[in-house]
Amino acid sequence: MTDVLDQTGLQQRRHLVTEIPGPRSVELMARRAATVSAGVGTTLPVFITRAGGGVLEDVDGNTLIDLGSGIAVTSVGNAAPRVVEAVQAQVADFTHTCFMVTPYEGYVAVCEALAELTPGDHAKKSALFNSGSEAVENAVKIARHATGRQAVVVFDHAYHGRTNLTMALTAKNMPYKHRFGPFAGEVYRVPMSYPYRDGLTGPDAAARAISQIEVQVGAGNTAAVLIEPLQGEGGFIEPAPGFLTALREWCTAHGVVFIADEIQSGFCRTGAWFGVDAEGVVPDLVTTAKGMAGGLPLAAVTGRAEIMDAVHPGGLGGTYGGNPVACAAALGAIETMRAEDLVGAARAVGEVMLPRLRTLAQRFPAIGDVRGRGAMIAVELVVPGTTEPDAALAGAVAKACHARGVVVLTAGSYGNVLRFLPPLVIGHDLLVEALDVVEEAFAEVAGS
Ligand SMILES: Cc1ncc(COP(=O)(O)O)c(CNCCCC(=O)O)c1O
Repeated sequence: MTDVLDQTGLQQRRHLVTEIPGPRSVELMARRAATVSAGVGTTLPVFITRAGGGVLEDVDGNTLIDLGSGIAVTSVGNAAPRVVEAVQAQVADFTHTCFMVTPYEGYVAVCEALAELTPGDHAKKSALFNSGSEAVENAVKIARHATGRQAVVVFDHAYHGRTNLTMALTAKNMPYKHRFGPFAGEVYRVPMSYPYRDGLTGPDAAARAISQIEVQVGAGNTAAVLIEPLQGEGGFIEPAPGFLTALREWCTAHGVVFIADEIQSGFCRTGAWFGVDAEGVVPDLVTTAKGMAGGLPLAAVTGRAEIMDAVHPGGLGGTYGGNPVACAAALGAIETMRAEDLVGAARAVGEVMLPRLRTLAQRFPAIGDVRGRGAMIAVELVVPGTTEPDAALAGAVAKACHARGVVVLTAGSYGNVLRFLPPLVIGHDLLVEALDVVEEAFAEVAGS
């Protein structure tokens, strides 16, 4: 087999020389246990030395196929040349000045790119932050300030972060919210469109949600409706067509800010620049992070200029928000997305994965649903013949994949979703090999 290398010269192959985890990783895990809070989880106790393309190399010399992208972050790869070059140049000039103290061009350039790339041809402005949670927090601040209203509407199965407000916005208790209350107020939850479980059309699911908002919150009290166009941690739930459109129309009719949380679904991940593009919905505000900066911590709120400018000067900020090195990384990552057509690459991933997983579902009746778009794909696992979630099976299949050197993640309110988030730069043969391993794992665990 010819040596396929990614741009950083890392061999694009799955190659195991020890059991997973290997001895060095086991040693490092012991050190980790002695010094890192037990509260910080670990999906796969394997310590990485290099990564790129579609692979991760560990301290024991194993090379694993990555179907997680660091939770939908390394879409352009873990060391994309344009990102590395931009970061090296910037970090050598200066690491930080605080944009609120003395600004720098990179921040402005990122905001210009966001204005161009995010949906809608209206005047847009942005504010940059460090994490997705911080971006969501600030999107809510901005919406409340602009409307003078307080209520924020979110959805079942939503995930928006781990800060106090974003925990209130997030649906699942364990592990995200348990014993961390009290949580911020004026947050109201309504049913999500979950076609596999509710069988509703988009408009009908939206009517159900809107009725609950109008009865329990009141349109005139509602500052914002906040939704992931394709829910991430909640289980890669793709709303039925028309759901987002109906919500958008309702928000427009009642002066409610429509916030699309594109932190996991944005930046080419779903086979479009943003998740809302599937329905042609134009949000008032968009939160972005993860894939935007190729692995550097950067997040943003981008939206209608009149809403973003409603906030008094100094009302938004933070010490590190829009760090210059992270901004340089983002410009390199966005250039990579454009130059390598990663929207098309994500679609190509979906065209490989979806048919293969649908065929797998015919072989394994525990696969209750196959869903997603582009390179944001998932299978929901249930007790065969029912829709009863089978979280144990999802965990067992993921573990079997890990043992075979393929990194997969679970998700879902019920923990029964196996999700696939490959880097958009993964090679075709490597992706096919990873799917072969997923099939082997199902055969081992679920019985062929
Ligand atoms: C839609 C959506 N909004 C907001 C966030 C929060 O982004 P941060 O950068 O993790 O704060 C996410 C982060 N999702 C992964 C969280 C992983 C974990 O913490 O266990 C998201 O997916």
